[in-house]
Parts: sequence; structure tokens; C-alpha cells
Amino acid sequence: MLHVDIELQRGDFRLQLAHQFAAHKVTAIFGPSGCGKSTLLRSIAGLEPGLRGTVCWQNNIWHAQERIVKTEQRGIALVFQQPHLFTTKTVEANLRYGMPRASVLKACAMQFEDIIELLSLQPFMQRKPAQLSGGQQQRVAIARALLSQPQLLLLDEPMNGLDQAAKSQIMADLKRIQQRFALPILLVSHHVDEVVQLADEVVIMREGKLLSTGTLQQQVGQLSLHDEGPLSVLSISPGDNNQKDGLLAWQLGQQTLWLPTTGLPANSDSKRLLVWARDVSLATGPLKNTSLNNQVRAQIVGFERAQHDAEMVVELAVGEQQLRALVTKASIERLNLRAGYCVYAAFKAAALH
Ligand SMILES: Nc1ncnc2c1ncn2[C@@H]1O[C@H](COP(=O)(O)OP(=O)(O)OP(=O)(O)O)[C@@H](O)[C@H]1O
Repeated sequence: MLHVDIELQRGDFRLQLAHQFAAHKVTAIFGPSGCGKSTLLRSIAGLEPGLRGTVCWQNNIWHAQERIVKTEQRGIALVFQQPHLFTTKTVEANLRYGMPRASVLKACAMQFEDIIELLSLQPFMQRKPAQLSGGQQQRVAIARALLSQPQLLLLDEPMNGLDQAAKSQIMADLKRIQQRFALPILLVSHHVDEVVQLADEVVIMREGKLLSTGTLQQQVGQLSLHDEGPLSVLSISPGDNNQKDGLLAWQLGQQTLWLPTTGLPANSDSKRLLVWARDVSLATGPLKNTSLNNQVRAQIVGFERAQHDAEMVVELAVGEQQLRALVTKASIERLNLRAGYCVYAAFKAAALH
């Protein structure tokens, strides 16, 4: 458990919050630019002079009035937006730099070969950072962070500026790492897809304060206030390994979804799908002759106001799960959609992340 109860003044900006971060989980710290996400992370790391209050990890006081533990003695590792690798050293030398001595490493959880394999770095070991893509460099930075044997990993927008393929690989790598080592991770991000794929808990910040905290599912409503509009997070499990035309069958409760085989983490037990409400369309009967791959039976639970006056968010139940569709009021009237009615909700496989 990481207990934080802090205050910090930086010019006109004031960070003031108290929260207990769960151990063994991924907590995403989410909020608009300038709300204080990085400042919070830096405060936890001991990188903000003038911090007031307390920061405690398990039973250790890291920061209190009478005691401040230095960053390098907190057993944490930080990965930033920039990988900060030694440009003149090879990947291997970068990784070995700062690693515990061999005799100490023997007893450590995160072994050199395991980390190289987990992050698929074997082909790059003798290259210099300039000979790597941005995503590969960031994987080296994550590996180096892990090899310092942290008890807590702090990630500050580590996937910013990377393309979708590089991001997907890093997200899959981080998931594997977290599951393998039960390593607590604090991830600063303002990308909803990263939060949805990685977070167990979500802390939402506004203007230096906590706006809300909770599990990912509890926070979907708050995440829906994001610029890109309302969303749903569906939990799906692998189907019976059926494949057709490059699509793989997944189960959403009792119903089947067909998703592209590429971009999905291999051997995944279950997966979260981010579905933007704007990508969901509704029909009163099953859609035939359509290019849409996925349609599910759903029951209308209710309606919510949307940002745009001409639209509504339709809340749907798909089995036990919640799906949101952004639909014009004109369509709601034309189709006579009412709470309790059953509909077919269709969305493109390409709209699934
Ligand atoms: N030394 C400083 N003096 C004055 N204001 C500062 C100083 N350092 C940070 N700030 C302010 O603190 C606020 C929080 O910054 P921070 O980088 O933590 O935000 P953030 O949520 O991580 O933003 P982003 O997502 O853009 O990285 C910002 O409004 C910033 O301008």
C-alpha cells in the first residue's frame, strides 16, 4: 500500500491530495494536461523539493516532516516519456548499468535473461540507442528500470509519441510484466486506450486535486467525460479458437464477437475492449447485408444527455455488461427506442482496441 497525503505549491499551481494506492496493481493517474499528474508522480519519487505531508510505502516512511528518504533509496524505478538511454553504450551496456552486483542479482526476482525475453530485446543487444525505433528504445528503458529490482514502477506517459503498433507491444509487455512479478505500477497517462488496457484502478485528477478514484469499471463514466466522448469497456474471453477470414472468435457473455487476429496479445485469457459510443449503432432487428462484423443483442437500460443537444447516450445491458451508444434523438424517435426494449447493437471490429 502506498499512502500519500501531500501538498505542494508551484507558482499558482497547488497540488493537494490524499490517497491510498493499492499494491500489486496498476493504477492509472488520468486527467487533462496541467492537472498535476507528473507532479504527483515526482512527489512520490522524492523529486519535488518543498513537498509537505507524508508519503509511506508499506510500513516505510519515505517522506514526513522529520524524515525524507532519498529517491535512490526508495526502491522505485521511473520511466519517462523520453527513454534517457546512454547514447554511446550498447543496449546490453545500458541494461547492465546500475544493475545489482551478480551475487546480489542471483537472489532477485527480475533476472536479466527473463527481462530480455519478456521485452523481446534479444535482437537489439549489441545496437546503440540511435539504431532503435522509439518503441524499442522505450522497451530498453523499461527493461533497465526493471533490472534495478524496483518494488514500485512509476511510468510517466511512457508511450507518448509512439505509433499504435509500438504502443500495443509496450502495453502487452507491461501487462505480462505486471502479472509475472505482481509489480505495483503507477501509470500517468492522458490516453483512454492506455488506461483501459492497463489499469485496475483509476485516479482522476483536476487542478491539483483528486476528482475521483475507483476501479476501471467504476470510472468508465468519468472517463466518458473525455474529449473523445462516452465509451464502454467490455470484458471478453477467448472463444473456441474459431477463425474465419483473419478474424478470431471471442465470447462476450453468451454472444460471439469476431475480432482481427492482429494486435491482440497472444495467449491472453481475457481482454478488455474499448468501444467508443460513437462507433455503436442500434437496430430494432438483426442487421443483414451489412459490412459490420459484430452485432450483439442488448437491452435498453436508459438514456443520458450527450454533449451535443441533438444526440443521446443510450445505456444498454449486454448480459451482465454495459454498452453505450451515441445516437441522434431523431433516430431514437424513428426507431421508437424505449427503456426495456431489446435491440441489436453493431460495431466495427476495426473500432475495437
Ligand atoms: N516550477 C513551477 N512553477 C510554476 N508552476 C509549475 C512549476 N512546475 C509545474 N508547474 C505547474 O504545475 C502544473 C502541473 O504540472 P504537471 O506537469 O504535473 O501536469 P500534468 O498533469 O502532468 O500535465 P501533462 O499531462 O501536460 O504532462 C502545471 O499547471 C504547471 O504549469
